[in-house]
Amino acid sequence: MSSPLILVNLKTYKEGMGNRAHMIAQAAQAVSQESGVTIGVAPGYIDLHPLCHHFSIPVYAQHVDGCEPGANTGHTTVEAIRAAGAAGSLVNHSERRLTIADIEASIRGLRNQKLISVVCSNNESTSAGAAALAPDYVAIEPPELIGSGVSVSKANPEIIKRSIAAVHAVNPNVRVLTGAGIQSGECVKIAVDLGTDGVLLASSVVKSKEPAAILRDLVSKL
Ligand SMILES: O=C(CO)COP(=O)(O)O
Repeated sequence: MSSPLILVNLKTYKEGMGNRAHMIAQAAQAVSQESGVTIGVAPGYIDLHPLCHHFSIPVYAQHVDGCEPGANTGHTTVEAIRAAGAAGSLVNHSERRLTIADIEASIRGLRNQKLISVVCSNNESTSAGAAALAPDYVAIEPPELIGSGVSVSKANPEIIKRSIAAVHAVNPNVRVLTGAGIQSGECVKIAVDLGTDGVLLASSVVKSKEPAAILRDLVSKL
């Protein structure tokens, strides 16, 4: 298995924009360098280019539209996030749900531009459906646990196991992340021991007064 990915979604938290986005990315870069664990961040669009410019960690968009460059208004194309320096994008996050046709178009666009697709899902059936579209990652996040402070690793390890099996039954090349309530090295270790390739998380890092300390704890048992 390749090294696990810790991906921090900054969402639209006020603690995750502007100077705070820089501070969190700085912490992620420092902890990644110390530990050798890949830590990425997914800021809002406004912070995407500055973070890509200033830091060497992978920076992801939180959403990308599958439309071609041209006469679209209020859309963000794969070409635009690539030009900004993004490594890839979340697709179909629980807070930014898409149709299956939209998901397919975004994955295809990302693949064509050699960017990484992380498709979010809410249960094992949608995880299997997402795997059929051959993204790089499927990220299973039970919506009821998102932002709850209750970790999916501890509250619902069975959904992680079932989702990994469902994804790999469809496409064994798709890597699996899990998320919702992830907050400690123990949560990350449980997720990785269950067979995931890493975690997707937000509030525990973004809302912390000391993001570097939380990040150090997150990687401490890997
Ligand atoms: O939605 C999430 C990451 O994309 C999970 O959020 P929390 O880590 O705040 O539960």
